[in-house]
Amino acid sequence: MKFMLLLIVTFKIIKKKLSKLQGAMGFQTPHSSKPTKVQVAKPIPSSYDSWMARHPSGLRSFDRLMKAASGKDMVVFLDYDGTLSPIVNDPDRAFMSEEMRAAVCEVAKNFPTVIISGRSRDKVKDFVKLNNVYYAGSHGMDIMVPSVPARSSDGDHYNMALDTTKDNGVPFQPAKKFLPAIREILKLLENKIKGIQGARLEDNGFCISVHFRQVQEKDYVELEERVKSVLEKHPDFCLTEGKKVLEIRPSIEWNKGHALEYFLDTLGLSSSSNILPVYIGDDRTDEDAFKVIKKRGQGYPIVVSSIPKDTKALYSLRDPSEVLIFLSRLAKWRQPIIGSN
Ligand SMILES: O=P(O)(O)OC[C@H]1O[C@H](O[C@H]2O[C@H](CO)[C@@H](O)[C@H](O)[C@H]2O)[C@H](O)[C@@H](O)[C@@H]1O
Repeated sequence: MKFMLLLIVTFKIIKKKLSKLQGAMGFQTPHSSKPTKVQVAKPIPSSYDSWMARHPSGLRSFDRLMKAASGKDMVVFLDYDGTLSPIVNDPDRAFMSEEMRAAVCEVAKNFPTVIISGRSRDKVKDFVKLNNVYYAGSHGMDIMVPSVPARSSDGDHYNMALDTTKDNGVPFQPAKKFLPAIREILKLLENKIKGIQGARLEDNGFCISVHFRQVQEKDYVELEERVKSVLEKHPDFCLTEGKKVLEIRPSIEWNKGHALEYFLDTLGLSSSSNILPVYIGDDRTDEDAFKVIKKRGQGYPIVVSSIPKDTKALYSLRDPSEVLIFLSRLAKWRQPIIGSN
Protein backbone atom coordinates (compact mmCIF):
# COMPACT_ATOMS: atom_id res chain seq x y z
CA MET A 1 0.00 0.00 0.00
CA LYS A 2 2.75 2.41 1.11
CA PHE A 3 4.72 1.52 -1.98
CA MET A 4 1.70 2.31 -4.20
CA LEU A 5 1.23 5.73 -2.51
CA LEU A 6 4.91 6.58 -2.98
CA LEU A 7 4.65 5.60 -6.64
CA ILE A 8 1.59 7.85 -7.17
CA VAL A 9 3.25 10.86 -5.46
CA THR A 10 6.47 10.41 -7.46
CA PHE A 11 4.47 10.10 -10.68
CA LYS A 12 2.57 13.33 -9.89
CA ILE A 13 5.80 15.24 -9.16
CA ILE A 14 7.41 14.05 -12.39
CA LYS A 15 4.27 14.97 -14.36
CA LYS A 16 4.16 18.48 -12.85
CA LYS A 17 7.85 19.08 -13.60
CA LEU A 18 7.43 17.82 -17.15
CA SER A 19 4.47 20.07 -17.76
CA LYS A 20 6.41 23.10 -16.42
CA LEU A 21 9.31 22.26 -18.69
CA GLN A 22 7.03 21.97 -21.70
CA GLY A 23 5.44 25.30 -20.85
CA ALA A 24 8.81 26.97 -20.62
CA MET A 25 9.73 25.57 -23.99
CA GLY A 26 6.54 26.87 -25.53
CA PHE A 27 4.82 23.52 -25.96
CA GLN A 28 1.14 23.08 -25.29
CA THR A 29 0.22 20.56 -22.70
CA PRO A 30 -2.79 18.43 -23.39
CA HIS A 31 -4.36 19.92 -20.24
CA SER A 32 -4.22 23.55 -21.40
CA SER A 33 -7.73 24.95 -21.21
CA LYS A 34 -7.20 27.29 -24.14
CA PRO A 35 -4.98 26.68 -27.08
CA THR A 36 -2.15 29.23 -26.74
CA LYS A 37 0.19 30.36 -29.44
CA VAL A 38 3.85 29.75 -28.98
CA GLN A 39 4.89 32.97 -27.22
CA VAL A 40 7.95 34.63 -28.65
CA ALA A 41 9.09 36.95 -25.89
CA LYS A 42 9.28 40.54 -27.18
CA PRO A 43 12.12 42.49 -25.60
CA ILE A 44 10.62 45.02 -23.18
CA PRO A 45 12.08 48.42 -24.12
CA SER A 46 14.10 49.95 -21.32
CA SER A 47 13.00 53.42 -20.27
CA TYR A 48 16.13 54.87 -21.94
CA ASP A 49 15.23 53.15 -25.22
CA SER A 50 11.69 54.50 -25.18
CA TRP A 51 12.99 57.97 -24.29
CA MET A 52 15.45 57.70 -27.19
CA ALA A 53 12.57 56.93 -29.50
CA ARG A 54 11.18 60.37 -28.63
CA HIS A 55 14.62 62.08 -28.65
CA PRO A 56 16.58 60.26 -31.34
CA SER A 57 20.33 60.12 -31.24
CA GLY A 58 21.99 63.07 -32.97
CA LEU A 59 24.60 60.60 -34.21
CA ARG A 60 22.19 58.12 -35.74
CA SER A 61 20.16 60.97 -37.24
CA PHE A 62 23.27 62.84 -38.41
CA ASP A 63 22.92 62.19 -42.16
CA ARG A 64 19.23 63.03 -42.15
CA LEU A 65 19.82 66.22 -40.12
CA MET A 66 22.58 67.36 -42.45
CA LYS A 67 20.54 66.62 -45.53
CA ALA A 68 17.82 68.91 -44.20
CA ALA A 69 20.48 71.51 -43.29
CA SER A 70 21.88 71.81 -46.75
CA GLY A 71 21.59 75.32 -48.16
CA LYS A 72 20.84 76.73 -44.69
CA ASP A 73 22.90 79.04 -42.48
CA MET A 74 23.92 76.94 -39.53
CA VAL A 75 24.91 78.61 -36.24
CA VAL A 76 26.27 76.36 -33.49
CA PHE A 77 25.63 77.01 -29.78
CA LEU A 78 27.47 74.90 -27.23
CA ASP A 79 27.02 74.75 -23.49
CA TYR A 80 30.24 74.06 -21.58
CA ASP A 81 29.92 71.94 -18.40
CA GLY A 82 28.53 68.47 -19.05
CA THR A 83 28.59 69.14 -22.80
CA LEU A 84 32.14 70.00 -23.83
CA SER A 85 33.67 68.80 -20.57
CA PRO A 86 32.60 65.94 -18.34
CA ILE A 87 31.06 66.72 -14.96
CA VAL A 88 33.75 66.48 -12.27
CA ASN A 89 33.82 67.09 -8.53
CA ASP A 90 36.03 70.16 -8.65
CA PRO A 91 34.49 72.93 -10.80
CA ASP A 92 37.95 74.48 -11.25
CA ARG A 93 39.17 71.31 -12.94
CA ALA A 94 36.43 70.82 -15.53
CA PHE A 95 38.87 70.83 -18.42
CA MET A 96 37.93 69.96 -21.96
CA SER A 97 40.09 67.53 -23.89
CA GLU A 98 42.45 68.61 -26.66
CA GLU A 99 40.38 66.55 -29.12
CA MET A 100 37.23 68.39 -28.10
CA ARG A 101 39.03 71.73 -28.46
CA ALA A 102 40.23 70.77 -31.94
CA ALA A 103 36.73 69.64 -32.97
CA VAL A 104 35.12 72.89 -31.74
CA CYS A 105 37.84 74.90 -33.51
CA GLU A 106 37.18 73.07 -36.79
CA VAL A 107 33.41 73.53 -36.46
CA ALA A 108 33.97 77.25 -35.83
CA LYS A 109 35.93 77.54 -39.08
CA ASN A 110 32.78 76.63 -40.97
CA PHE A 111 29.93 77.96 -38.85
CA PRO A 112 29.54 80.85 -36.39
CA THR A 113 29.98 79.13 -33.04
CA VAL A 114 28.97 80.39 -29.61
CA ILE A 115 29.98 78.93 -26.25
CA ILE A 116 27.22 79.74 -23.81
CA SER A 117 27.76 78.95 -20.16
CA GLY A 118 26.62 79.60 -16.61
CA ARG A 119 30.25 80.36 -15.76
CA SER A 120 31.72 83.83 -15.93
CA ARG A 121 32.72 84.74 -19.47
CA ASP A 122 36.42 84.96 -18.55
CA LYS A 123 36.39 81.58 -16.87
CA VAL A 124 34.75 79.75 -19.75
CA LYS A 125 37.13 81.48 -22.14
CA ASP A 126 40.06 80.23 -20.03
CA PHE A 127 38.74 76.69 -20.32
CA VAL A 128 37.96 76.76 -24.03
CA LYS A 129 41.01 78.76 -25.15
CA LEU A 130 39.80 79.36 -28.70
CA ASN A 131 39.81 82.68 -30.46
CA ASN A 132 37.44 81.83 -33.28
CA VAL A 133 34.32 81.33 -31.17
CA TYR A 134 31.97 83.77 -29.44
CA TYR A 135 31.49 83.60 -25.68
CA ALA A 136 28.45 84.24 -23.50
CA GLY A 137 28.91 83.92 -19.74
CA SER A 138 26.54 84.03 -16.74
CA HIS A 139 23.81 82.14 -18.63
CA GLY A 140 23.87 84.70 -21.42
CA MET A 141 23.92 87.75 -19.12
CA ASP A 142 27.45 88.62 -20.21
CA ILE A 143 28.03 88.85 -23.94
CA MET A 144 30.81 90.62 -25.76
CA VAL A 145 29.27 91.65 -29.04
CA PRO A 146 32.01 91.07 -31.54
CA SER A 147 33.26 94.00 -33.55
CA VAL A 148 34.01 91.69 -36.46
CA PRO A 149 30.76 90.67 -38.17
CA ALA A 150 30.00 87.02 -38.69
CA ARG A 151 29.39 87.78 -42.35
CA SER A 152 31.96 88.74 -44.93
CA SER A 153 31.42 92.12 -46.56
CA ASP A 154 29.62 90.54 -49.52
CA GLY A 155 27.32 88.90 -46.99
CA ASP A 156 27.81 85.52 -48.57
CA HIS A 157 30.40 83.84 -46.44
CA TYR A 158 31.00 83.27 -42.82
CA ASN A 159 33.85 85.52 -41.70
CA MET A 160 36.68 83.32 -40.56
CA ALA A 161 38.85 86.31 -39.66
CA LEU A 162 36.96 86.60 -36.40
CA ASP A 163 39.31 86.97 -33.42
CA THR A 164 37.59 87.02 -30.07
CA THR A 165 40.84 87.38 -28.12
CA LYS A 166 40.65 91.08 -28.87
CA ASP A 167 38.04 92.21 -26.41
CA ASN A 168 37.31 95.27 -28.45
CA GLY A 169 33.64 94.50 -28.92
CA VAL A 170 30.75 96.09 -27.08
CA PRO A 171 29.69 94.37 -23.88
CA PHE A 172 26.04 93.48 -23.60
CA GLN A 173 25.24 92.96 -19.92
CA PRO A 174 21.52 93.22 -19.20
CA ALA A 175 22.01 92.56 -15.46
CA LYS A 176 24.71 95.16 -14.91
CA LYS A 177 22.76 97.18 -12.32
CA PHE A 178 22.66 94.08 -10.09
CA LEU A 179 26.44 93.87 -9.72
CA PRO A 180 26.69 95.69 -6.33
CA ALA A 181 23.94 93.45 -4.89
CA ILE A 182 25.70 90.35 -6.26
CA ARG A 183 28.92 91.37 -4.48
CA GLU A 184 26.96 91.79 -1.24
CA ILE A 185 25.19 88.41 -1.59
CA LEU A 186 28.53 86.76 -2.24
CA LYS A 187 29.95 88.14 1.02
CA LEU A 188 26.89 87.09 3.02
CA LEU A 189 27.00 83.60 1.53
CA GLU A 190 30.69 83.18 2.34
CA ASN A 191 29.82 83.50 6.03
CA LYS A 192 26.60 81.52 5.84
CA ILE A 193 28.01 78.38 4.26
CA LYS A 194 31.21 78.27 6.34
CA GLY A 195 30.00 75.52 8.67
CA ILE A 196 28.81 73.21 5.91
CA GLN A 197 31.53 70.85 4.89
CA GLY A 198 32.10 70.56 1.15
CA ALA A 199 29.91 73.53 0.18
CA ARG A 200 31.64 75.98 -2.11
CA LEU A 201 30.84 79.19 -3.88
CA GLU A 202 31.65 80.15 -7.43
CA ASP A 203 31.54 83.74 -8.55
CA ASN A 204 30.11 83.65 -12.04
CA GLY A 205 30.03 87.40 -12.57
CA PHE A 206 26.31 88.07 -12.92
CA CYS A 207 25.26 85.01 -10.97
CA ILE A 208 26.58 82.88 -8.12
CA SER A 209 26.84 79.12 -7.87
CA VAL A 210 26.62 77.31 -4.54
CA HIS A 211 28.06 73.85 -5.19
CA PHE A 212 26.92 70.91 -3.08
CA ARG A 213 28.44 67.98 -5.00
CA GLN A 214 30.88 67.44 -2.12
CA VAL A 215 28.36 68.08 0.64
CA GLN A 216 26.94 65.18 2.65
CA GLU A 217 23.32 64.43 1.79
CA LYS A 218 22.21 65.06 5.36
CA ASP A 219 23.37 68.69 5.03
CA TYR A 220 21.56 69.51 1.75
CA VAL A 221 18.43 70.92 3.37
CA GLU A 222 20.41 72.98 5.85
CA LEU A 223 22.50 74.45 3.03
CA GLU A 224 19.45 75.33 0.96
CA GLU A 225 17.79 76.98 3.94
CA ARG A 226 20.85 79.08 4.63
CA VAL A 227 21.05 80.18 1.00
CA LYS A 228 17.33 81.01 0.98
CA SER A 229 17.73 83.06 4.17
CA VAL A 230 20.26 85.27 2.38
CA LEU A 231 17.91 85.73 -0.56
CA GLU A 232 15.04 86.82 1.70
CA LYS A 233 16.78 90.18 1.93
CA HIS A 234 17.19 90.27 -1.87
CA PRO A 235 13.79 89.67 -3.40
CA ASP A 236 14.96 90.71 -6.85
CA PHE A 237 17.11 87.57 -7.06
CA CYS A 238 15.97 84.03 -7.63
CA LEU A 239 17.27 80.58 -6.88
CA THR A 240 17.41 77.78 -9.43
CA GLU A 241 18.92 74.33 -9.25
CA GLY A 242 21.32 72.68 -11.66
CA LYS A 243 23.48 69.61 -11.33
CA LYS A 244 24.33 69.55 -7.61
CA VAL A 245 24.44 73.31 -7.69
CA LEU A 246 22.17 76.10 -6.49
CA GLU A 247 22.32 79.14 -8.72
CA ILE A 248 21.48 82.64 -7.61
CA ARG A 249 20.64 85.06 -10.38
CA PRO A 250 18.91 88.38 -10.87
CA SER A 251 15.19 87.98 -11.60
CA ILE A 252 15.27 89.46 -15.07
CA GLU A 253 13.66 88.24 -18.25
CA TRP A 254 16.92 87.01 -19.68
CA ASN A 255 18.17 83.49 -20.16
CA LYS A 256 20.11 81.33 -22.60
CA GLY A 257 17.13 81.45 -24.97
CA HIS A 258 17.19 85.25 -25.10
CA ALA A 259 20.97 85.11 -25.58
CA LEU A 260 20.53 82.78 -28.55
CA GLU A 261 18.08 85.22 -30.19
CA TYR A 262 20.42 88.09 -29.36
CA PHE A 263 23.35 86.41 -31.10
CA LEU A 264 21.31 85.64 -34.19
CA ASP A 265 20.26 89.30 -34.30
CA THR A 266 23.62 90.91 -33.66
CA LEU A 267 25.44 88.59 -36.00
CA GLY A 268 23.02 89.73 -38.65
CA LEU A 269 21.65 86.24 -39.09
CA SER A 270 18.15 86.31 -37.67
CA SER A 271 16.47 87.91 -40.68
CA SER A 272 17.36 84.93 -42.82
CA SER A 273 14.55 82.45 -43.11
CA ASN A 274 17.27 79.97 -43.79
CA ILE A 275 18.91 80.15 -40.41
CA LEU A 276 19.48 76.88 -38.62
CA PRO A 277 20.58 77.10 -34.98
CA VAL A 278 22.05 73.94 -33.49
CA TYR A 279 22.14 74.00 -29.69
CA ILE A 280 23.82 71.31 -27.61
CA GLY A 281 23.45 71.39 -23.82
CA ASP A 282 22.88 69.19 -20.81
CA ASP A 283 21.38 71.33 -18.08
CA ARG A 284 18.06 72.87 -17.09
CA THR A 285 19.17 76.33 -18.19
CA ASP A 286 19.69 74.97 -21.72
CA GLU A 287 15.99 74.14 -21.87
CA ASP A 288 15.27 77.87 -22.37
CA ALA A 289 17.28 77.78 -25.59
CA PHE A 290 15.65 74.50 -26.72
CA LYS A 291 12.27 76.17 -26.23
CA VAL A 292 13.26 79.13 -28.42
CA ILE A 293 14.51 76.88 -31.22
CA LYS A 294 11.35 74.80 -31.09
CA LYS A 295 9.22 77.94 -31.21
CA ARG A 296 11.13 79.25 -34.22
CA GLY A 297 10.46 75.95 -35.91
CA GLN A 298 13.99 76.01 -37.27
CA GLY A 299 17.03 74.26 -35.87
CA TYR A 300 18.19 71.31 -33.86
CA PRO A 301 17.93 71.37 -30.06
CA ILE A 302 20.10 68.52 -28.75
CA VAL A 303 20.17 67.44 -25.12
CA VAL A 304 23.17 65.64 -23.61
CA SER A 305 21.92 62.96 -21.25
CA SER A 306 22.58 59.33 -20.46
CA ILE A 307 19.33 59.01 -18.52
CA PRO A 308 15.75 59.72 -19.62
CA LYS A 309 14.72 63.22 -18.63
CA ASP A 310 12.04 65.74 -19.28
CA THR A 311 13.29 67.96 -22.09
CA LYS A 312 12.21 70.24 -24.89
CA ALA A 313 15.10 68.98 -27.02
CA LEU A 314 14.26 67.04 -30.15
CA TYR A 315 17.49 65.05 -30.32
CA SER A 316 19.95 63.61 -27.86
CA LEU A 317 23.57 62.69 -27.34
CA ARG A 318 24.54 60.43 -24.50
CA ASP A 319 27.56 62.26 -23.05
CA PRO A 320 30.48 64.55 -23.98
CA SER A 321 32.17 61.68 -25.83
CA GLU A 322 29.18 61.55 -28.22
CA VAL A 323 29.25 65.36 -28.45
CA LEU A 324 32.86 65.01 -29.63
CA ILE A 325 31.87 62.54 -32.36
CA PHE A 326 28.96 64.75 -33.43
CA LEU A 327 31.17 67.86 -33.64
CA SER A 328 33.94 66.01 -35.47
CA ARG A 329 31.42 64.86 -38.07
CA LEU A 330 29.96 68.34 -38.30
CA ALA A 331 33.43 69.80 -38.84
CA LYS A 332 33.98 67.47 -41.77
CA TRP A 333 30.53 68.02 -43.22
CA ARG A 334 30.49 70.39 -46.14
CA GLN A 335 27.48 72.02 -47.67
CA PRO A 336 26.89 70.27 -50.97
CA ILE A 337 27.60 72.68 -53.81
CA ILE A 338 24.32 73.33 -55.58
CA GLY A 339 24.43 72.17 -59.17
CA SER A 340 27.28 69.71 -58.64
CA ASN A 341 26.70 66.01 -59.22
O1 LIG B 1 25.73 76.42 -18.20
P1 LIG B 1 26.85 75.52 -17.80
O2 LIG B 1 28.13 75.85 -18.52
O3 LIG B 1 26.49 74.07 -17.93
O4 LIG B 1 27.08 75.86 -16.26
C1 LIG B 1 26.29 75.30 -15.23
C2 LIG B 1 27.16 75.13 -14.00
O5 LIG B 1 28.29 74.37 -14.48
C3 LIG B 1 29.34 74.16 -13.56
O6 LIG B 1 28.90 73.25 -12.56
C4 LIG B 1 28.68 71.94 -13.02
O7 LIG B 1 29.93 71.38 -13.46
C5 LIG B 1 30.93 71.23 -12.43
C6 LIG B 1 32.20 70.72 -13.07
O8 LIG B 1 31.99 69.54 -13.77
C7 LIG B 1 30.39 70.29 -11.34
O9 LIG B 1 31.33 70.15 -10.30
C8 LIG B 1 29.08 70.87 -10.79
O10 LIG B 1 28.52 69.98 -9.86
C9 LIG B 1 28.08 71.09 -11.92
O11 LIG B 1 26.90 71.73 -11.45
C10 LIG B 1 29.80 75.45 -12.96
O12 LIG B 1 30.82 75.21 -11.99
C11 LIG B 1 28.65 76.23 -12.34
O13 LIG B 1 29.09 77.46 -11.84
C12 LIG B 1 27.63 76.46 -13.45
O14 LIG B 1 26.55 77.17 -12.90
